[in-house]
Amino acid sequence: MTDNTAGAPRHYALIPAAGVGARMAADGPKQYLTVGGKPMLRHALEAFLASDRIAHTYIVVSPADGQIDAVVPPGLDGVTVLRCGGATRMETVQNALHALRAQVRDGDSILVHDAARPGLTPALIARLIDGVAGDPAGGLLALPVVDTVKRAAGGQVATVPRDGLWLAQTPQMFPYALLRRALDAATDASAITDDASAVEALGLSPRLVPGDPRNLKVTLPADVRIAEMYLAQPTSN
Ligand SMILES: Nc1ccn([C@@H]2O[C@H](COP(=O)(O)OP(=O)(O)OP(=O)(O)O)[C@@H](O)[C@H]2O)c(=O)n1
Ligand SMILES: C[C@](O)(CO)[C@H](O)COP(=O)(O)O
Repeated sequence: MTDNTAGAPRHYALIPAAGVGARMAADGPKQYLTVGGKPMLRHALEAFLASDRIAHTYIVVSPADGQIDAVVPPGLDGVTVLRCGGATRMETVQNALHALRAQVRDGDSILVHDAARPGLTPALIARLIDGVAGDPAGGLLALPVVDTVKRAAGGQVATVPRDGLWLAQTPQMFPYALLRRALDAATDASAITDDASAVEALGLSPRLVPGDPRNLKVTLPADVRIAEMYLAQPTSN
């Protein structure tokens, strides 16, 4: 069990991978879809395993998951599979945080990253950690909106001012105790589509750290080719 007393805060990765991939409409959960020559989940896992900033990685799957052992062989060093995925992304993360209460210290950082974002690199992980720079409100990778934004409602279309608008990516990084408190305080799981929104509901403003288009979320079938284009490109590390 981790020493809960001395030492600098550690950084732990938490990969929620308990979704069903309904919008992908594939034969199975999209985290196991072959993207760039390997199951999509492997890309994010390998980025965390290659990062010297990450103490350990936890992957959270559905209790009924029958595919994870083929992607993450039992005993693989640096990673632990938790079988406590929930009905929503928020519940998956919340269940995992509760499961880790004996392994993680309150001040340790949790980096929550979608299994559906295969373009993550160790450099992006370092950029987030350095960009948050210990801010107690945490932070996340995000991209500023560069297109004009429209809202369509009731047959009407209107332009939404884009100044100050960002598109949230992951990882999203918070002190363990803060994130657990924020998710436990959430009253409507469906409204919490990212971890930062729960922290914002406490009145805090997580830092926005510039991300990268290669870190897109693979949601729809057309996203696979885009992700593979980025994965084929060399990265700084
Ligand atoms: N109950 C859930 C729902 C989602 N996720 C994870 O959260 C990430 C982002 O969610 P999303 O892209 O929406 O994945 P799915 O929920 O699988 O996709 P869909 O909404 O199309 O079903 C994914 O890695 C997914 O596996 C999860 O761990 N538990
Ligand atoms: C967490 C996230 O990737 C930030 O943009 C996004 O909110 C996940 O949404 P999803 O509907 O669960 O894919």
